[in-house]
Amino acid sequence: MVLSNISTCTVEDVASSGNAVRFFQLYVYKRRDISAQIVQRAEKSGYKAIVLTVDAPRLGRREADIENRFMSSHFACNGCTSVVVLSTDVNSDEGSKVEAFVKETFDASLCWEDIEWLKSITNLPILFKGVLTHEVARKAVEVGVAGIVVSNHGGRQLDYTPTTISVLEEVVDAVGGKVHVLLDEGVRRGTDVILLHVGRPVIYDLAAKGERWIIEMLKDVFELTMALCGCPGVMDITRSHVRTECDELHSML
Ligand SMILES: Cc1cc2nc3c(=O)[nH]c(=O)nc-3n(C[C@H](O)[C@H](O)[C@H](O)COP(=O)(O)O)c2cc1C
Repeated sequence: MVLSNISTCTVEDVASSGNAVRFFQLYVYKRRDISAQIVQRAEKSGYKAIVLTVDAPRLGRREADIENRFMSSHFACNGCTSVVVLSTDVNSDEGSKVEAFVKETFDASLCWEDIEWLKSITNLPILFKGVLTHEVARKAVEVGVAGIVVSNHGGRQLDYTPTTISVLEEVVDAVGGKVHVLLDEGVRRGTDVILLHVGRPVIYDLAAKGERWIIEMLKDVFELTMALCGCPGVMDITRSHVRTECDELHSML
């Protein structure tokens, strides 16, 4: 389970809500003291890693949000992670209030050197979320992250970003087994599953049934897919079970 620091629940509420392994997803604020406070609360509450999102220095142009003048419920909630410590009185009568909030509060100047700062305020492993290229993956290993989440933010940040599955191999090759590589985006069926994070399916579960229906379906179909691919266990799944467009071109040569 990953909690975002613009969640509607407090770090502590989520920590006490069940037994899942929890990671804390961090957006770094211009007010570094506040970010440090949140990270330390996450560490104290038993989160196992900090997932630093690196693909959102600004919010992407979300046209529906602009048109609907989107205002997230966390702007009206007194218990959530950001409202506790940040003013949400953003100056925007038009467009998306979330976009205005992000522009006003997130630190768009975040850069590689800041990883040292993050390491200095936490003992938790740091994962980089939003990596899509081998260059960034290599640099992330160099600065000492524990893992990489190959993600395009569910396609919500920038049009024309590649699908994550199409760049997974390049990232895995670049890190050479030195750090963990996770993936999210577009996982909707058990046949899509290898090792990954899911975003929207969890929300669909909550909206449609309030239960673990989609997650169970992913698990069931994943097990079926393994059986049909002749893989008794997860460790039996190998690169050769996936055929990409590139492989098809190679086989034609
Ligand atoms: C409603 C919504 C809110 C999200 N909020 C965050 C967030 O606060 N921080 C973050 O790093 N990613 C956020 N994401 C992106 C997800 O973490 C994840 O990268 C993406 O949803 C994965 O794609 P999928 O939804 O196709 O599985 C959000 C996605 C959605 C749909």
